[in-house]
Amino acid sequence: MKQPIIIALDFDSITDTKKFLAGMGGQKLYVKVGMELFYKEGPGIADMLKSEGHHLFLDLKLHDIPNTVKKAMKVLASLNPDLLNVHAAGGRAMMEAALEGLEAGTPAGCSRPKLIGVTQLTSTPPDMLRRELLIEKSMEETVISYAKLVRDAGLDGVVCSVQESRTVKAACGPSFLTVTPGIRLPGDPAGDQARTATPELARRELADHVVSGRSITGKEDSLKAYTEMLKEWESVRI
Ligand SMILES: O=c1ccn([C@@H]2O[C@H](COP(=O)(O)O)[C@@H](O)[C@H]2O)c(=O)[nH]1
Repeated sequence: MKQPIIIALDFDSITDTKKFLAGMGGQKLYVKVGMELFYKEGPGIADMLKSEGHHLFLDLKLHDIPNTVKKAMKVLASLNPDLLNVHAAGGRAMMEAALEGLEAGTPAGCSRPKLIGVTQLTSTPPDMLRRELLIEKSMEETVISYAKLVRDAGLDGVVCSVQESRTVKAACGPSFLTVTPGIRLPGDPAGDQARTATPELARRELADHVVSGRSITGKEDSLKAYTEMLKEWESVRI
């Protein structure tokens, strides 16, 4: 069964990660390893999670010259993740190179991991585009423009906020993935996120996956928070 909720394992050690997983009732989860945990623990963390049967999103957001990204992707592919990403701002040549590296590094007999492009971080408020990044277009236009570039480079989808998910689907097609971070249960603090949404809204806006960290991992009872998120998601029929 498709697992819609990706849990961000933003811990700084394998010990804390194991403690968290032990409290999740032995379920096979869809988890995300980002820079904090990967830089601390290295590739071994991927091996551990995959060997325990979890789905793995390696959220390392590569952004460099095409040759470097291609070679890095080839290495990451050998870790057998299910999903990886790059920054779409790296451009089409970089994204095509990433895909080539991923294809070259995928072990024989395994299917290529999905590759998605980050459009605009969910921590970016709309007014920051013009104020800091000198982008004159609206957030929606900017995200759609990046999404089309990602699609044209041959990638499988994007990271965007729930607010842009439906428009991305309309522009790039229903099978083009939208993976949406910034997910909060009602009443939870946004923290540094600017474009947030509940799992229910994400489902209504046609997101394929939601990514949530603190709204689950920051709770006393993480299993309860995760179950609430799933319930919210499943309450929407589309
Ligand atoms: O645009 C993006 C891309 C990635 N993220 C990552 O998702 C989680 C969100 O954590 P929360 O605790 O739920 O805010 C985190 O690992 C980010 O690196 C994102 O938030 N926005």
